[in-house]
Amino acid sequence: MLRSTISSLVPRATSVARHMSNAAKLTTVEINDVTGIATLTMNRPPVNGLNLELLTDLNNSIQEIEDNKSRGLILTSSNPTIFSAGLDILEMYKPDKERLKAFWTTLQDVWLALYGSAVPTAAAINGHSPAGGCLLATSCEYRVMLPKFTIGLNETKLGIVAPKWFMSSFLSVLPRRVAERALNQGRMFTTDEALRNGLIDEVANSKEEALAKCAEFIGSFSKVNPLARSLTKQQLRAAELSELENERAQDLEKFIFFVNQPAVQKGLGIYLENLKKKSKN
Ligand SMILES: CCCCC/C=C\C/C=C\C=C\CC(=O)SCCNC(=O)CCNC(=O)[C@H](O)C(C)(C)COP(=O)(O)OP(=O)(O)OC[C@H]1O[C@@H](n2cnc3c(N)ncnc32)[C@H](O)[C@@H]1OP(=O)(O)O
Repeated sequence: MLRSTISSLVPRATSVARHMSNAAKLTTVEINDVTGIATLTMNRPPVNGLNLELLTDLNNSIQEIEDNKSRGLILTSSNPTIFSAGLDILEMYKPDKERLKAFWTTLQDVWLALYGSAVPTAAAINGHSPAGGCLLATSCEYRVMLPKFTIGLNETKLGIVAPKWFMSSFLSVLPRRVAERALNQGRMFTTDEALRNGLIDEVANSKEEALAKCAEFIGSFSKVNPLARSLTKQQLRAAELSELENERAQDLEKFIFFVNQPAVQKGLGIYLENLKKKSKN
């Protein structure tokens, strides 16, 4: 049933060994022959940490799906328990200056492409989805999540601040007072809590069911004129998109300044150390 499987092996050179997760592409795109819906799968073990390479592949895959005139995009993960662990903290901890710039710029590109995508988008959240993972999920139009996982913007727990456009995605889904409290608390919602609060739309008991529910959502537009639908979506999202587009350079500057603060570096170091300790126990 797959019209095409785009999963090329593109060799990559990078000078920083700790960022070299794989020489292969970190995303795959599969287009269903019958529905015309593209499934975009993140595949960067162990936790789909969003580093420069995964973000670059995500950006290229989204572009490819738009160019292919797919009927819709479903974002998911090849990991059975993690959708995405969010930004790869190693990109921000003791960072290389030029790489840090490319990393943030590519994250901005991914958000602009996904939040502003012309095609209907849905996330099959088949695992934990903190911070940047939640950003990706809330940039989609519909979310289906598997039970007993967590999702949320936990930045304050790391001693960092979610940028305005992270908040825009969150606010496009949650009521303002829920979003404000959750952001301030760095709250991670369980699947049940996420459903109760509207952070996700449905719960599914397996990845297959989640993908099917996402496809059903995308199919709900089958009788709607695609151009009218995409222009409507883009108008509704235009203010947030233009805000970042017009302030990309300042946003990058703020991020670089903030990340390089000694207190932020110290906090990230402690957070990483705790993660590593936890994974060894
Ligand atoms: C006003 C000015 C504003 C300007 C803007 C300024 C700043 C904004 C900046 C940043 C915004 C950042 C958003 C983010 O996304 S930060 C990342 C947040 N992510 C997390 O907190 C998740 C942390 N991870 C976990 O909770 C768990 O790992 C998880 C539940 C995802 C999975 O648990 P599991 O038990 O399966 O796996 P672990 O054993 O914990 O992990 C395996 C392995 O992976 C490493 N790791 C996990 N997450 C990350 C990560 N996000 N980055 C890097 N590395 C990660 C973990 O350390 C283990 O490594 P190892 O010990 O096996 O080497």
